[in-house]
Formats: sequence, structure tokens, C-alpha cells
Amino acid sequence: MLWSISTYITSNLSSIVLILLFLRYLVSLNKDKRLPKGPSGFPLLGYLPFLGKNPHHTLWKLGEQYGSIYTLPLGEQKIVILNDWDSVRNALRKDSFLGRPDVSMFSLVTGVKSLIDDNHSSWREDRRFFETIFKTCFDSPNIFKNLVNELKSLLIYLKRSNGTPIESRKNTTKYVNNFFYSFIFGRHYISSKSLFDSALFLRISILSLYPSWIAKTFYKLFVMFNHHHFTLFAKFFKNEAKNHFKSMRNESSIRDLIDYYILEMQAKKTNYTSTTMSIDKLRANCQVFLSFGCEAFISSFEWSLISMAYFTEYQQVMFKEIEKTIGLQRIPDFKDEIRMPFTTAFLNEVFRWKTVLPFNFTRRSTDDATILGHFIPKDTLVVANIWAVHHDSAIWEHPFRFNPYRFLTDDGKTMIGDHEGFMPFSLGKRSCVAETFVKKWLFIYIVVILQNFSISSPSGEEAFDEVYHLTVRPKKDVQLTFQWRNES
Ligand code: HEM
Repeated sequence: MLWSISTYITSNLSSIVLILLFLRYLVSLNKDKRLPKGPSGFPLLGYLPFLGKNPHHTLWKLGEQYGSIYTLPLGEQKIVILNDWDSVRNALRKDSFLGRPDVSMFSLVTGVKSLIDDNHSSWREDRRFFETIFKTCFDSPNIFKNLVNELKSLLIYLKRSNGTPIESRKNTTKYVNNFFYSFIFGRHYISSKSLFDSALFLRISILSLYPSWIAKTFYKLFVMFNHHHFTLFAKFFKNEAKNHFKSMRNESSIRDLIDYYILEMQAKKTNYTSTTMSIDKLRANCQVFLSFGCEAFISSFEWSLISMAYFTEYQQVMFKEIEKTIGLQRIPDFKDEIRMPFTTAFLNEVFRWKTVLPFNFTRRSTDDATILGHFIPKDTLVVANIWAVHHDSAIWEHPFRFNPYRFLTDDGKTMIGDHEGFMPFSLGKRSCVAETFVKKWLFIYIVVILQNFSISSPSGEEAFDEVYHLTVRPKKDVQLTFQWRNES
């Protein structure tokens, strides 16, 4: 009797589930019909098995067959791919493409939505706050002092290498990370082993997951198995925030990002302004900055060093420009950038040539919309192939050649402002929040290194081989030689 009741319930439940699944399938079929045409793939996996090691190249090639806007099934999702400048700028600047997917690996790891994946009004509050901080933080004497201190440690290390080749990523990452940690916590991580372990793990783990565009179930399992690492980071962060609350004095003595955040929260409380700011949200944002942000910066820094080592004629032009405009002693200010067009053009060309973020983070349409006449229903996922835009021969002459002069006027003396098709930090209101911060930081590091060293490399052309691993980075650890100028 009991058995037959349970069989009855189970079979009815299964029928209901099957009907629901079928209805969902019909709805999705109807929605899919209206999407731009594109390739098909395997059930459940979609086009994932064919993406290859460099998905940005694969998606670019698909464009030859399907046009600049097409739909690609990836795992459980269908994603509209934008493959050229016209479609990308048309879509990303529209408010209807400001959404993010509901599930993201970041919030599964952090437990709280951060700037990168938040879809609600709290995003606007966070965005406003962090954008201002990233634009102005180098004006804070303590933050600038930390930047200079970490840079000096890097110079000491490079000088000690005594002109023998060193492996670039392995040896420079620590100094970049150190500044980033001191930017957030006021001190670098070497003094805190627990933070070092968990945060580093977080970084590696996110990177090894992301490129395969794996479905959410996999992320959930991953978080479950590595829960202790995230708990450790959360505990460390809470403690740091508590200490900052206790030791903070006033606006003029701001030490780091946590101070900035606490001050803003307190000001809102004093003025009875409603806010979604919280220490948990700050932690989630810092986890994203320490993982994705740091990785993106390190890859850009590394490609800049490698490019200088290989294109020595350009390195020489940069050095001459630096010598003439600020000399070899003074630490540059970002304002110097205007007087150093070649150096700026060189760094822009690195951003274009080795587009470290070949895709933007997936956007979601928050309303029915159109892109160049293609209908895009509400809740469609959209990804821009930034790499394809940066290598489009309709915009860039010989796009696979490294040529900083493409960013300068014909006489080579002035930067071309807002070059068409140049978008390493993406476009629109959801573009990279840290763009100014990254540009200032990279400019100062590169100029100071060139003031002190000439750079070369014993590695061959394979130094430019790349691998996609959240960012596009060198495939192998490249050997670089730093020759101290005062010795020569
Ligand atoms: C060279 C280094 C970097 C590059 C090329 C870069 C590029 C990008 C790109 C292409 C996006 C996607 C925007 C979109 O979805 O359309 C993005 C978003 C973002 N970036 Fe960066 N980024 C870099 C460094 C950083 C750093 C150092 C941080 C943090 C300290 C950071 C924080 C963010 C955040 C929070 C977002 C999401 C913004 C939002 O959704 O409102 N980025 N970045």
C-alpha cells in the first residue's frame, strides 16, 4: 500500500517536472527564434568543446561566417557575441545593456554581490564611490608613499639581479601585489601569512575556473570544497576592518581603501542618508580587486616590460622622452603624461596589441532592445569581443604589428585622443571602474623602471606567445634582463 502511494506520488511529480521542463524549453525556443542566428553545439555543452584555448580567436573567426552579431550556445546559456566596433559601441553605451547575469562566480565565492556582478541600485552607490576613489587616491600622501615604497623595493630587487636574466612574472608579481595589499589594508601581506595564503588561493582558483565558462553547479561545488579558505579571508578582513575603525582619525590621515570606505559609511550615517554600504560588501569588492584586478594589472605590466625588451628602438625613444621632460631623478606625476606622448602611445599599443581582457564581463539586457537592427529580447546575455575590435584591419593598419605611432599624429608629437576602436577598459557606464588608477599606476612604474634600467631579453620570439587564463598573459615565464643605467 505504502509502496503504491509513493509510486503514485513519484510518477505524478515526475510528470509535472517533465511538463515544466517542456514548457521552459518551448518558451526558450520562442525566445531563441528571435535572437541573431549563430552556430549550434552539443546538447547541454553547446559550443563549449569547440572554443579552444584562445576563445577570442575562435569567436572572431565565427564572425566571418555569421557576421558581427551572432548567438552562441555556451553550456546552459545562449550568449549574443558582438564581434566588431560598430556593434560593440552601439550596444555597450546603451542603458539597456547595463545588467549582469544573475549568477556569477564572484558572488558565489564572496557570498555577497560586489560591484562587478551587482544588478541593483546598490551598484550605482558602489560605482559612484569606487570611481571617485580610483580617480583621486594617488592624491592621498599615504597611498602615494606606499606606491613609491613598493616601487623602490622592486628597483632594489632589479638592481641586485646584477644584469642576470630573471623570470618576469614570478619575480615582479610580489611587488605589484604588495602595493595592492597596502592600498587596501595600509600594509603589505608579507606581514600576514594567513591573508597571503587565502587570498593567493582565491586568485589562483578563480583564474583556473573562469576560462572554461563552466556552469554554475561547478562553481557551487568549488566553493563548497574550498569553504575554509574563504572563511579565513572573511575572518581576516573583519578583523582588519575592526582595527581600522579603532585606529582611524580623520580625513586628512587616510591610509588606505578601508579608511575611505569607513569614512563614507560614517558620513552617511551622520547625515541620515540611506545606504547599502557594509563591511561585507567592502570585503566582497576587495576580493574582486585582489583577484581579478591584480591579475589584469600584472598581465599588462608584464606585456609592457616584454614589449620594451623586444622593441628596443621604441624603448630608446621612450627613454629619450623621459630624459628630456622629467629627467632621471624625479618620480613622475600622472600630469607628466601629457608631455610624454610617445610613452603614452607605447602603453596604449600594449593595451591594444595584447588585449589582456579579450572579453568584457557578460552583460544582460534589462529591456527589449536592438543592436544595429537585430532584436535582443530582455534578459539576453551579451559579450563583446574586445580583442576582435582591437585587431580589426578596417580600423588598424597591420593590426598584428606592434606600432605605437598609430596613436600619434603624423608628426609623431601629439597623442590622438579617443582613437576609434580603442577600448581596453570597455565602454559605457559599466566599463572598468579602475581605468584611471591602472593607467596612472602603470605609467609611474614603467617610467621609473626606465629611468633606472635598460631592459632586454635572452628569450626568443616565443616570449610573445600567449595563453588565455582569465587574462591574456605570456604562455611561458619570460626571461628579462635589467641593466642598471648608472653602471653603464
Ligand atoms: C590593465 C588592467 C585592467 C583592464 C584592461 C581592465 C579592463 C576591464 C574590462 C574590459 C572590464 C569589463 C567592463 C564591461 O563589462 O563592459 C572591467 C570591469 C571592471 N574592472 Fe577592470 N581592468 C583592469 C584592472 C582593474 C583593476 C586593477 C581593478 C580594481 C582595482 C578593476 C576593477 C574592475 C571592476 C570592479 C569592474 C566591473 C565594473 C562594473 O561592473 O561596474 N579593473 N575591467
